[in-house]
Amino acid sequence: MIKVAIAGPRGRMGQEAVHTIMKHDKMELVAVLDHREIARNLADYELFPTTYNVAVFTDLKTLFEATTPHVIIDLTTPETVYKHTKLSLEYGVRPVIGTTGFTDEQLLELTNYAKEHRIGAIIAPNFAVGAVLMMKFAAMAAQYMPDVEIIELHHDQKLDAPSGTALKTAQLIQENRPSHKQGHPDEKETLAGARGADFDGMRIHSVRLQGLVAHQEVLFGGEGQMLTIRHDSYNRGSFMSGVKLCVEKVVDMEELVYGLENIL
Ligand SMILES: NC(=O)C1=CN([C@@H]2O[C@H](COP(=O)(O)OP(=O)(O)OC[C@H]3O[C@@H](n4cnc5c(N)ncnc54)[C@H](OP(=O)(O)O)[C@@H]3O)[C@@H](O)[C@H]2O)C=CC1
Ligand SMILES: O=C(O)C1=N[C@H](C(=O)O)C[C@H](O)C1
Repeated sequence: MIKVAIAGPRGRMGQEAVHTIMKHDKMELVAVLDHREIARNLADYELFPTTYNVAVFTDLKTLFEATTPHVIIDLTTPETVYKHTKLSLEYGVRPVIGTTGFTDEQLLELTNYAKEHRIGAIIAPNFAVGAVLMMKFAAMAAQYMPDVEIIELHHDQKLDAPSGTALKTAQLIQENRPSHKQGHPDEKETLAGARGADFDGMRIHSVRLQGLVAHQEVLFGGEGQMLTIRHDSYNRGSFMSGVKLCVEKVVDMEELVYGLENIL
């Protein structure tokens, strides 16, 4: 049995993850971390069945000391995720991180810490297998069609922009094409932001609308042609096979990996 804890159990992803781990026959949900004092047991939350006998903590150190999980899944906010990840590594609890919004410096520091202490960790900006394929295909296509724009589309409650997936896509593309600025050399925005964010010359556009879940298009322009690579997550069930895979793999790992593509 892999002993699992989840941070952010009331969130859109957190709820889905709670059900996923509760149903798994080789994983045990030993605790959850909530930052609000709602109840001491998940069974007393209106959101969950009364059969979910799982301890709730509001402090991560206390959670680790009382329940000694092997793995913690973090599905919280960009503001708190770095602190949670660092503390998990310090306690020898392997983090599986779905929360987006790390800075490059934070990623580097966590990677070095995990390597030095030989502890596994996974930071996966997107747990959906289709999204990982979309990123890999986009990186391949950029070798042949280097002019790229990314359009990511999400629900309107998302806190970070651009999405972690869009950033990861841009990073993978960056490795596969010469750095260059796109568009007309003299182009000017007459309305700030019209051309989107600039990542190494690639433009990233973020759409936020009710009704959306998580979607991304990568557009490649060439003479007289355009290639579009698109992925859609229609519900949060799309992320759960990736979550389970990460929990299974991370227990045997001794370093941090950034991106699900590294363990598929
Ligand atoms: N890697 C992937 O495949 C995916 C990643 N994500 C990412 O996961 C994160 C969560 O997304 P989503 O579920 O939609 O967001 P939600 O806002 O629905 O959920 C976040 C939850 O975390 C809770 N929370 C905030 N701070 C803390 C804390 N310190 N301790 C414990 N809980 C806390 C919030 O509580 P409260 O309700 O009180 O604010 C909320 O319930 C985002 O960063 C998102 O980008 C999302 C989908 C897929
Ligand atoms: O906030 C979300 O919803 C999602 N966040 C991740 C991201 O920022 O890429 C993954 C997915 O796109 C859903």
